[in-house]
Amino acid sequence: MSLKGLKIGFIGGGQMASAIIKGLIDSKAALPENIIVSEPSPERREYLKNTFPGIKIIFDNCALVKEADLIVLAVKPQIIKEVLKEITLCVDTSRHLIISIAAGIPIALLEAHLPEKIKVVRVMPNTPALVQAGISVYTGGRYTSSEDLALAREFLEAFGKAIELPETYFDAVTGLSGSGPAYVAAFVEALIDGGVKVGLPRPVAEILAQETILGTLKLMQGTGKNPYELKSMVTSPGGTTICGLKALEEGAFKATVMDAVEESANRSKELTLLALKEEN
Ligand SMILES: NC(=O)C1=CN([C@@H]2O[C@H](COP(=O)(O)OP(=O)(O)OC[C@H]3O[C@@H](n4cnc5c(N)ncnc54)[C@H](OP(=O)(O)O)[C@@H]3O)[C@@H](O)[C@H]2O)C=CC1
Ligand SMILES: O=C(O)[C@@H]1CCC=N1
Repeated sequence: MSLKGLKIGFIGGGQMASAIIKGLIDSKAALPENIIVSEPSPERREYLKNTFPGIKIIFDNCALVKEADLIVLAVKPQIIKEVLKEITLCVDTSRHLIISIAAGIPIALLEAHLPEKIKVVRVMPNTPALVQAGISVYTGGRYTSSEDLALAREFLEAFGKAIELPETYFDAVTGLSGSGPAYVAAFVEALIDGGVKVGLPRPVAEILAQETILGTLKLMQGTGKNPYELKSMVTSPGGTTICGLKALEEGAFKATVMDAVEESANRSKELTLLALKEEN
């Protein structure tokens, strides 16, 4: 089975769903007429209609399931069980592949709330999907075949890279690549403010900050050099960069970023515990 020609349904049309939809349409992996979104908010529905001409927008999760082949669960983890309860009678285990992107929601819980033998793939994507530069981690459930996993991978590769990993890594992945775009954006913002503080006009600081980050990543990928080597290339003895790096050390920059990843991963674990606690 291939993605082409399949109907792809999104339950929830928020930030992450629309980033994926944009990636799918721009990469031509899916035609707009093969995409359906179920979304309760009238304002959001209007936004989706204007942003993605040709896609179908409804608010009936069961009707969406009946129309779609591949179903993406893109609602908040806190309401996932409500949605599973709603769709369970409409799911056809021989036809549907369910992809859940909900943070902290384990495969076992998804399977327990859907009919026996349902094919489920858990994914942690990230927002650069919108420009086809996402990185997604995925793992299959008890009943997913290698063909189902290949289809899931084809879907994910339409908007970036994809790595298959055991589910035990998902909290850590959420802390790093799932939440990571927010940390990187915060770092870019800090660089811009730093530039403004030392006298640069804001638009100039913005372009310098963005190009510095883009250029450094291209340098890293283009040369295969590790972060330590790249740091050494910039840091002339007795020069300016070492003074900047000392300020980062004094502000516990690396420890703070490590804490950010850990706190996010901890929250992912907490979301799992909350979802499982309500089971009993
Ligand atoms: N944003 C990100 O970077 C990432 C998000 N995720 C995961 O993706 C999921 C969605 O996150 P995100 O897009 O940020 O959240 P959003 O709140 O932007 O999107 C969720 C959407 O679902 C809608 N919704 C609420 N109830 C229902 C319902 N019963 N049926 C259908 N749709 C409903 C919401 O409408 P309303 O606002 O009216 O409630 C909202 O538009 C989460 O589980 C999150 O963990 C995973 C990786 C990255
Ligand atoms: O903040 C969140 O919960 C979601 C999951 C990973 C990124 N955003």
